[in-house]
Amino acid sequence: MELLEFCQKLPKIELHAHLNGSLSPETLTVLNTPIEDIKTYQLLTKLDCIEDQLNLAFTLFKIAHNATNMIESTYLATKHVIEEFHKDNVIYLELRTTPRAEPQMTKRDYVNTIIKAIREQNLITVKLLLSINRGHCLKESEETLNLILEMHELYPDIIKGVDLSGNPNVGIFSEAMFIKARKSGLKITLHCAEVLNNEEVKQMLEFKPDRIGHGTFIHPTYGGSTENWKLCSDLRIPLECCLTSNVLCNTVQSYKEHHMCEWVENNLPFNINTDDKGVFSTTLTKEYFYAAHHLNLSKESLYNCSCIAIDSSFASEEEKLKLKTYLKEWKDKHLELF
Ligand SMILES: CNc1ncnc2c1ncn2[C@@H]1O[C@H](COP(=O)(O)O)[C@@H](O)[C@H]1O
Ligand SMILES: [Zn+2]
Repeated sequence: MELLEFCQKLPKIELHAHLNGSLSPETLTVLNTPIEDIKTYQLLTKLDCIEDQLNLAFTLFKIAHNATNMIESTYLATKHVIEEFHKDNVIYLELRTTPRAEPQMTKRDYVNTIIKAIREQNLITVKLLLSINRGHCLKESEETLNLILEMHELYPDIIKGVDLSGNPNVGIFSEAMFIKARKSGLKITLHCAEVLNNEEVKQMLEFKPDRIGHGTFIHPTYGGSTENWKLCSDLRIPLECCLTSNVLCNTVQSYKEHHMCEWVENNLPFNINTDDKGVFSTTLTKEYFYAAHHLNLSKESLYNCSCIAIDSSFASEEEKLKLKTYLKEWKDKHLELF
């Protein structure tokens, strides 16, 4: 109990959270989602392990997408998600989402609405990463990228990066688009090695993204090539860890056997995140707790994890300094918790 309390009180940094995967049952209720759909949305938390859990996860996002298919509901959803992270003592949040057009909302409306919700709150510092879905065709992705570049020019202090996500079993990594995004000053984070695909992982690592999401199948223990693991550890690209997401998608066997062990052993920079706190019924507090409980991270390591996450964030140098000072002062005031 004491450890859980420490994890709750610790000011935390969330770097990997998909907006529509982060809607809680309470938020879905506010958005008038039928109760049966809310139960289905969290289906993975109730299933005994089935093989195809990762593919199943991608069908569940449809429920959240139905709930946020209008400007008003997208605004409300964003507002609620930020409030919930704030309640969980997250002091800096990088929210990511895929620009989406609906019959009553263009992709531009969608992004503008989320930005409006971010600007109209003053609870915590929130940045937006815009995602390209690897399952979309090149034409659609290029259209999305052009919108991202335009919006980035308008809101450079909020839109900080581009993410590649979507079902890792479909689509490809199209490097040219990310080169273009990088040239215009956006940071890049790629969902990488969520499934075994050494060739794609090599391409991604050689591109040198600013951060790597999941990185499950990079170490040779999990089928990765020695070449990719060497590249990954030499480059020291910060890794975004999402424990519960990986366990529930069945890409790792258990918390204890999570590939984060290899990162800890090799002293690689990593951060702890929720991925989809709604779909996976988790919180950042719980994720910190699981890391400590199952992977033996000390309270001091959890604190350091929060500090390292600041360095790996896409915030400005000035914002990073402020966050670090806040954390340092928090520690000085709470030494009895350690
Ligand atoms: C489980 N691991 C994961 N791997 C890859 N992509 C994921 C993901 N979890 C979520 N997404 C991506 O985020 C979308 C939902 O949020 P947004 O509509 O963008 O806000 C999903 O449709 C998927 O493209
Ligand atoms: Zn993700």
